[in-house]
Amino acid sequence: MCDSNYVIQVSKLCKKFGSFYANNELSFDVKRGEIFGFLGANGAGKSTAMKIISGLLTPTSGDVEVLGYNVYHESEKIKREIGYMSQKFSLYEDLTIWENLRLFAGIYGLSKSQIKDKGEKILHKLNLWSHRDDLVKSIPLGWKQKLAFSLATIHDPKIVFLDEPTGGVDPQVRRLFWDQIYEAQAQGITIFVTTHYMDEAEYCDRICILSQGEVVAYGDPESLKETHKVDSIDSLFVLLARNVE
Ligand SMILES: Nc1ncnc2c1ncn2[C@@H]1O[C@H](COP(=O)(O)OP(=O)(O)OP(=O)(O)O)[C@@H](O)[C@H]1O
Repeated sequence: MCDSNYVIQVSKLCKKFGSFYANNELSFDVKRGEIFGFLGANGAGKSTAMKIISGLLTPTSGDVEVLGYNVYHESEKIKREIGYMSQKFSLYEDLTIWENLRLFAGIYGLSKSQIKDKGEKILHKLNLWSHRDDLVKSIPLGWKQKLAFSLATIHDPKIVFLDEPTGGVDPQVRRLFWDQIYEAQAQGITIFVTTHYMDEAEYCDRICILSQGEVVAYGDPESLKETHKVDSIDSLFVLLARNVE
């Protein structure tokens, strides 16, 4: 199944909790270097699939390969080559900015001197150097998000998984966050992002929309809009939601 143009290949993925299918025969691929958006309403099955792909949860059935590794037997290898950021869990609020940086960089396997060099560079770039001893709980959400993203990519992963990374911030801050995502893409990192914000779907190279555990749309935003004769991904989402009611 392995094709080097694709960093994620998912075929007929199923995940059952008891008799309930959280993921039902999902099939999609993610190309090397693209920004891939994973969309769906609450409970559609996004986090379950994302956990499986990042090696945290075992599928019930189906084939899933990430960077050529099989999720059933090689999840440890997958975890070493990816980064992960979630809106719900990303930074320790009771630690300072620098302590968070040291902790995450250490977990991702950077040496002391790499942490010092890269850490200083990142904090200067984010304009957070003078705030390095501030507790994370005291800084604005927008700063936390940009710091969390930088930490999720501090080890130059091949893929970064972003689970609702921009939740709760205003459109201007979200836009700035997307600049960071584009920068990571330009460095060759593949981005896999879940979001509830339909305008963000338009920033992705390709998207996959889930509904009730199944893929209901998959492709690049422009082609999907053309095929379904809608003028935005938001309208497409409403249309698809209506079809499954
Ligand atoms: N460990 C579990 N045990 C039982 N049911 C679960 C478990 N994890 C998820 N589910 C169920 O599977 C379904 C899909 O959940 P999932 O978290 O993947 O959805 P989601 O699209 O990520 O939603 P959200 O945007 O709210 O995070 C939901 O109905 C959820 O209740």
